[in-house]
Amino acid sequence: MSTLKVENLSKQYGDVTALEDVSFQIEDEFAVLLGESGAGKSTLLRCINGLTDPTEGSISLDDEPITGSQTEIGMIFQQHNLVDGVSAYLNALTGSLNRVSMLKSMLQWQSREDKLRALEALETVGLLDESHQRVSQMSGGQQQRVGIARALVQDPRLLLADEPVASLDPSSAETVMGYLRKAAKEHDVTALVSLHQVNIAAHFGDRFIGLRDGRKLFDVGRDELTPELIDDLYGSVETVGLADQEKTVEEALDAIGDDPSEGAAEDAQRGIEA
Ligand SMILES: Nc1ncnc2c1ncn2[C@@H]1O[C@H](COP(=O)(O)OP(=O)(O)OP(=O)(O)O)[C@@H](O)[C@H]1O
Repeated sequence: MSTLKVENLSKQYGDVTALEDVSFQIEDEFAVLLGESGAGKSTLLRCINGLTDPTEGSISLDDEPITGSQTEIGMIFQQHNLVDGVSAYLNALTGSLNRVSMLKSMLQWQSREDKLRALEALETVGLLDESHQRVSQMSGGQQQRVGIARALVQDPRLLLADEPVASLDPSSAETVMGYLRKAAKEHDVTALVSLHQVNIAAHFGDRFIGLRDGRKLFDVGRDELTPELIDDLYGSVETVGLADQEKTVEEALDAIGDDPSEGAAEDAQRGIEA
């Protein structure tokens, strides 16, 4: 098991503050990152796995600074990023690419140990019997499980997953999350998973980090995740998505009338009439 330490992390994209002074530490846990769209979850995960550089702050894994893309971090994406035309087994085997080349991987020139590791990883996610099936013939949930197996074959010290079940129906989402948690626990890997489904998060997480507008709103254990905290994070049902609008519809129309792009609207109207 490993310790991930994030200290005073900030990320600025031009004028947009995606993360502001975020600090936390995760050790031997299955942690869930919560927050509404735009809260900064993906940016945080991208900073941790070296896909983007933070503007300020530091990230370390077992007290070693993370400065670039690390082979010891296994990443699971929402879109599985698998090689469609080949089997679940060969996809899982590509997780050993940090140890062998892509060509060797596709020609199955890996060591027996790597091949066993790929099959064991598929067994962990319940797909040993489907290991020779092409991933293009698998369901979305099964494909995501192959993605988890591939990350396990990498033998990572940290598993990151960015909305891994966002595109799945509720039942498949629960199955995949169950296998993801099992994979992390069986392989003793610390995990940080971003999710927007609060019920699924509450069911599977040991620890919950809430982000709002790029800032850490809470960092709590399973027993401390209250409905009040969730309301603070997402807003109550009455207010979600119902932000006050500054202009009336008439004022907005007047504003468009003053806009130099008005000519374009007239062109479009002429196009419709033609
Ligand atoms: N490459 C980028 N360039 C400019 N702004 C960006 C970039 N990536 C993210 N942002 C902005 O940073 C903020 C945080 O975005 P981020 O994608 O991290 O949020 P998120 O919580 O993952 O949202 P979602 O759940 O919708 O993916 C948003 O305001 C977003 O528009």
